[in-house]
Amino acid sequence: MSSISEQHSKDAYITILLNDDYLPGALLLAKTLKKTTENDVILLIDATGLSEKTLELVSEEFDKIIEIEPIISTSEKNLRILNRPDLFKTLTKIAIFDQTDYDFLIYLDCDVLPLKNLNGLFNILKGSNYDIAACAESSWPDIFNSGVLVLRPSKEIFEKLLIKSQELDSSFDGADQGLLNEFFLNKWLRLPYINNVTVNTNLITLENSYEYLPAYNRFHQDIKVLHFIGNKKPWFSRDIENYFTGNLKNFHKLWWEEFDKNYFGYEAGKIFEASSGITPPVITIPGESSSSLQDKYGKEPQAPNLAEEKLVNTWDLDIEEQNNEPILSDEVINEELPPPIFPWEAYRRDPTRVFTEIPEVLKGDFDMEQLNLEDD
Ligand SMILES: O=c1ccn([C@@H]2O[C@H](COP(=O)(O)OP(=O)(O)O[C@H]3O[C@H](CO)[C@@H](O)[C@H](O)[C@H]3O)[C@@H](O)[C@H]2O)c(=O)[nH]1
Ligand SMILES: [Mn+2]
Repeated sequence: MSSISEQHSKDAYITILLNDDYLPGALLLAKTLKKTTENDVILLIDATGLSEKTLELVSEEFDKIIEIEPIISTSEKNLRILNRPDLFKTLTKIAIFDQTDYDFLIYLDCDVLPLKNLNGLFNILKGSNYDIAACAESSWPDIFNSGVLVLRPSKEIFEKLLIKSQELDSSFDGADQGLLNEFFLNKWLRLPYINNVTVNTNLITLENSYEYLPAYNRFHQDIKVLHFIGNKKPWFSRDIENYFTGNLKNFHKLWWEEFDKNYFGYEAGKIFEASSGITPPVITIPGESSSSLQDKYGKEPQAPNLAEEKLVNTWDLDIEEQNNEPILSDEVINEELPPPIFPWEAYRRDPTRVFTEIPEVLKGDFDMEQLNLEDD
């Protein structure tokens, strides 16, 4: 006999995909979550924005796919101030509150990379009056970043958000973060920043923008979720040396390491074929010149230096023993495979660098003690 309070709540992870461009992010997110949770991993989609190929690929990975009506921004002016006109449909994210089959949801943007088990966050709102928990936006800590959310779905909240979203200039940034913050102003539970460490990919150089590098160095082992905010997403390019600047290169590399652990060869090719407008990864095959590669594949390699010596910087100092390896190993595997169509199919490599503490943490439970929650 079990009382109601003892009953298990129904919880799930959820993300949203609005077009093909974010497909690699969505797939890797699902793969990563599956390693740490038995809960459902749900995908909300705007089917009008997705190709058949994308639909096929996501249906293989997610437990449940829910089609929703896109909600278009009424604040084009504010989106322009944010410099992100591409976010005109992210208000659609409010549909997470409509998923009342679940007691609690952990919402994650497609551009996040979980590094540790997040299951403990399902309990964070239980017994509290809060309907939403999130991390402070690093550039304006009185509001939250909407890329990682813990929420209690509610028809009432969804209806209110929907009505609000239709008002002209309802969102101060033109997108979901502005709307949600206006709605939940001073009514959100603040989670420790390690649950949504934002890597701002819009930075031109580290010198002309503020990033608190000493804190990265001090706390990087505690990071549970990395979030690649801004209009450059890690999967848009495989050119680790040139696409991001400064220590962002390490985060970019980490995303690709995780991707390569999960997808390679033909499968990886299918993903980048489906995600429109994205430069597919290009790998230099040791011993072959760019021009011979070009003859072979009919394509100019765009990152011929990828196999060159790895830069070591502060991020790497404490794991140096794993590190002086080139990003790509020379090892050719599985020679029985059919001849490659794409350059990257020729190679499969083991990760050259891992966060050594992760496997242990992934096995264990989330430590609630460490959350150090405060009521705001
Ligand atoms: O073309 C797009 C754009 C967005 N998305 C989805 O919407 C999310 C949000 O967009 P994103 O590019 O990740 O925004 P950020 O660069 O992270 O910018 C910030 O601002 C956004 C708008 O307020 C919030 O949605 C984010 O959570 C917040 O971190 C993505 O992760 C995807 O899940 C798509 O599928 N396709
Ligand atoms: Mn994001």
